[in-house]
Amino acid sequence: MQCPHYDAGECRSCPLMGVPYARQLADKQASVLAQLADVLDAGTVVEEPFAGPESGFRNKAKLVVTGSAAAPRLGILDPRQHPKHHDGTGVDLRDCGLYLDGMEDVFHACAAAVTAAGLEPYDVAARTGELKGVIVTLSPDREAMVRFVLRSPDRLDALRGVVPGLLADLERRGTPAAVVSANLLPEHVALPEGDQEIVLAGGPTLTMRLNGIGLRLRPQGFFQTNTAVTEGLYAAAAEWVTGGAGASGGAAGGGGAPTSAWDLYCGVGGFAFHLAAAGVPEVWGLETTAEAVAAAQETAQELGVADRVRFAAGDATRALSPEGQEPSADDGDAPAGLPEAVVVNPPRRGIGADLSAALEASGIPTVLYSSCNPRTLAQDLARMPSYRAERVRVFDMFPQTAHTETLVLLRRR
Ligand SMILES: C[S@@+](CC[C@H](N)C(=O)[O-])C[C@H]1O[C@@H](n2cnc3c(N)ncnc32)[C@H](O)[C@@H]1O
Repeated sequence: MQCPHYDAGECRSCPLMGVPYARQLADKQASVLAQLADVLDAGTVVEEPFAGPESGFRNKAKLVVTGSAAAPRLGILDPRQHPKHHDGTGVDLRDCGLYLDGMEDVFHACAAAVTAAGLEPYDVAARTGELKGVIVTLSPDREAMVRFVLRSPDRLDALRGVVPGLLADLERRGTPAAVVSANLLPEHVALPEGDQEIVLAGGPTLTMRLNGIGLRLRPQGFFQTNTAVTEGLYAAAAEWVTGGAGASGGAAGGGGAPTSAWDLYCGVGGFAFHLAAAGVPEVWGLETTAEAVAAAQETAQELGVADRVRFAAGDATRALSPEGQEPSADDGDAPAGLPEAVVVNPPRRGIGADLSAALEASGIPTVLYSSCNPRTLAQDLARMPSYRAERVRVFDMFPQTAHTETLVLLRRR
């Protein structure tokens, strides 16, 4: 892949830009295997990396808005300036080649709405202006979620006034909006979004259809950014855990589908719903973000599986502790016993010492670990010597960068 912004030095987001893609994959595989060397053995099945397209794969954009209301720039702050003396000049990245086909159209519609509403971009140096960013997600069905990050509610009415025009524009471009919202970020901090979300049209969910399963996503819920590779990841997870048992259960792979599974750090339930579809009768997901839990529960209702695929808001690191997870309004029917399989898919910091130790002591036969950080993955696996790494596969979620997702199937020895 080649990129004019990278060549001009005005965007540094893709450090592997220009490195042949086959080489990127081989290097990532070697790096992951080196980092996991102490926790794999001669019998571990190491699969070839799973790759999707090397460009046009990102389903989500978090764009900083700079420039003016009349001529907004949607992209990033200019990285060529020193952070301490940055004057707030931005680089327009609407044509970034990482985004899915159709997203550039959504960005142009957003820019037109900014101009129509007269929303002045937030000036980082002067601390003036209202619009901090635009966050866009595009579903595989080419429906959009558009979120305007504002400093305050002061210009909310102006934004509200241009929403009908924005909806019509997006419809005309073939990327209709499922959700338009305003997110409030009053603090002067380098964060992409704040806590408060005000839905202005549609929603509150966007449906992300992966492998035929319509996962509901709300504005503040996490979703994997690479749709094609995520489909491969979820399909492999279901296949590995159930031994390819299929919807009717069965004893494939020697073990067959577990009778129950937990999806820890479940987000909107991607792993949970794929396990359920592959024949796991009872699945329970745990996640801290309430909006993600609410979206997962809507998906369960929509799919007619709410009696056997359930979710709660709480801290996954305490899911196996004697006192259990944080109580919440939704977890009245949290499962009583331990499951036969656990999926963990934590942020970069990993599952940490407490959850590793609790899994090690639990007696649970199968753990599937999906990690975006091989370093913390290796640390966590070293804390669980009772489990043997049976299969491992790199999923290249982040082409053009050194980042990668790694899936490891662990069976109790
Ligand atoms: C890498 S994402 C994975 C989400 C989901 N498994 C998926 O495939 O989209 C990690 C998720 O863990 C959640 N999270 C972070 N810390 C957590 C904790 N201590 N307990 C439960 N969930 C947590 C985040 O909100 C986020 O949704």
